Amino acid sequence: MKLDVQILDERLRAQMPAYATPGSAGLDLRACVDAPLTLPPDGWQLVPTGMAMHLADPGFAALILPRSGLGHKHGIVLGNLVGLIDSDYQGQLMVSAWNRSPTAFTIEPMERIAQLVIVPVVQATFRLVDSFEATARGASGYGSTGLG
Ligand SMILES: O=c1ccn([C@H]2C[C@H](O)[C@@H](COP(=O)(O)OP(=O)(O)OP(=O)(O)O)O2)c(=O)[nH]1
Ligand SMILES: [Mg+2]
Repeated sequence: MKLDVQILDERLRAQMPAYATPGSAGLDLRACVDAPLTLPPDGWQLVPTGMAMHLADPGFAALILPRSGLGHKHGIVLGNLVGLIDSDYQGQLMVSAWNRSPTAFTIEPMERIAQLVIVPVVQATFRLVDSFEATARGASGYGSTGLG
């Protein structure tokens, strides 16, 4: 799909977020900070990505997700766990970077800190009903299957 994007930080122009391989699902987002940013253990900061996008179609959203390597090796995940970008949002994409590890971690300027995935969305309307058509599961959940 073609997506309207604005560059808000000129440094990004030479290193735009891109799919790393033909099969990549995520575009890596860069930390557009002016100086190295050290997150102490359990510290978090809102990090600008230097770009804005307008998905425009309510049939799409974007998700900001952690990068696996940073999350697993260094504990750098997201303060909001997942960032949800609405199709009508036009502001700068921001990453809530959270250091959940016991060790300080320094984010370098223009480092790839998170990834963005475009996903399809269905907006539902509610139809109010008094009962549902019966299913095998019904209201059972929370580990209810496979018992006995
Ligand atoms: O990690 C994130 C999460 C959100 N956003 C932007 C895009 C999104 O469309 C907007 C609002 O996000 P959300 O709806 O999750 O936050 P909210 O706390 O409900 O704010 P609002 O009242 O503005 O909807 O903030 C980001 O840039 N990064
Ligand atoms: Mg909201």
